[in-house]
Amino acid sequence: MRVLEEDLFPSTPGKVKIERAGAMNRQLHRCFASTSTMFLWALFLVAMTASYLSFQSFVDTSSKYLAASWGGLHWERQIRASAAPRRPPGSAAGAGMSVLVTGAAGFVGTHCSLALRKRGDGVVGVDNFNAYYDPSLKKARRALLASHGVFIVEGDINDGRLLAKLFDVVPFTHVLHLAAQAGVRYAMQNPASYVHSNIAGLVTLLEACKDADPQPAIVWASSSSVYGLNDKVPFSERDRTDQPASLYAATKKAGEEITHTYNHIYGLSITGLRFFTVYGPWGRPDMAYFSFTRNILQGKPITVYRGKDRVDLARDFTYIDDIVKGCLGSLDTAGKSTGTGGKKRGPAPYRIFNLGNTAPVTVPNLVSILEKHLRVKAKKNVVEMPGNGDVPFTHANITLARQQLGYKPTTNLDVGLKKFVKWYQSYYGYTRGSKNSRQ
Ligand SMILES: O=C(O)[C@H]1O[C@H](OP(=O)(O)OP(=O)(O)OC[C@H]2O[C@@H](n3ccc(=O)[nH]c3=O)[C@H](O)[C@@H]2O)[C@H](O)[C@@H](O)[C@H]1O
Repeated sequence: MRVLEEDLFPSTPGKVKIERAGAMNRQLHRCFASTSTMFLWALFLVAMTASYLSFQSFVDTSSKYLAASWGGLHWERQIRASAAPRRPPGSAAGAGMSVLVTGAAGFVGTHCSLALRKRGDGVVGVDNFNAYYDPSLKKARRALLASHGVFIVEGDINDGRLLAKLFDVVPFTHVLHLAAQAGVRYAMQNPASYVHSNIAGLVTLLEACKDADPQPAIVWASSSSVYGLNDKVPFSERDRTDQPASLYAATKKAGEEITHTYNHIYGLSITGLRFFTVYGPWGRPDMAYFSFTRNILQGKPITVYRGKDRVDLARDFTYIDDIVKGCLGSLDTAGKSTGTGGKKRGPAPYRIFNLGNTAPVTVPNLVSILEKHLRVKAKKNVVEMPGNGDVPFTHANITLARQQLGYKPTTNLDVGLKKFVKWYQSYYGYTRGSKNSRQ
């Protein structure tokens, strides 16, 4: 055995002991009759391996390029076409804006993109189509926008190269930043996703905006949740916001501070909008009004949280069309950013507005309204509110938004939920009195 090992693996490197080799070595000897033939064979093998590896790397690179969801001449043409304003010449509303809408396949993003497009502004969307809730709903919203000529790039706001490319292709006048990790209670399950989107993503976006030439004006979604444990009602923009009750709220509050920094150093025009529990057609399935509707129609129980001392929770539920008017009003009144080449040339506006309905409704009342429109009784489990980041109530003071944006909500919860239920039943294929659906 020892002999065989020594024969096959000679102890002296570079020497092949042909004489003492067994049958296998004699075979090898016939093949490699001389050292020069062996050298040629080795060269041939090396060449073959090298060509194989370079072919593989070509295939890899090309497939990456083909799989990339952005880039290329055709893509740039789509971006430019979608970003081009189409207001009639001499229109009273001016030449029109080119707006980059982040989170365009989201609930508020879709409605705002559509409203901007319908009045003749150019819109390009960005959305990462993540699976926080059913991505097929996001794709359906994308299809709706595409039918109105709005193109959505599939990409993440953390992708600085993508954002730089977009600003390279289009000199956006405004950014409507709505991409975020939403949801108050989910922050306990997946805290990192809030840091990824609401902090890191925000900074990447602001970096791209500050580097853009011209710099766009930025309008972005903060949240009523920044009021946290504030108990002074109604909530005014001047009230304290340093007691967040959830990580979601904390990241939105951090966003307000971060945007202030970019306003201060780089002259970016910033408007932060504190949305109050927005609801309506094409809404978010993770929100209470939406999941209650689904469960009620499917005959499943719903969990209704109740505050301390059996006090009902309440929210200043705000209808999507009112929020859209607030967003467009903010874009229309946003002053220009003042920086160029990443340097501030003068002070730029920094604004924060509440966008609420100023008419809080309790959660049990919300359920009663849904029961009325659905014509089905809910199976309710009333439980004490778990310590999961929820706050007992919200109530917006909207004086500032009314004065500066002309914001005036007009849809109450009864009317708004009626419209939502109509959309829900049509989207999920419910016909009156039938339990069949595509859910
Ligand atoms: O204004 C905001 O900035 C936030 O609004 C929204 O948060 P919330 O106001 O918490 O809405 P939502 O989840 O619909 O719960 C509504 C009520 O139902 C209660 N609720 C909820 C779930 C449940 O199973 N049972 C229940 O009673 C619950 O306790 C609460 O009292 C957005 O989701 C959030 O992303 C952010 O935008």
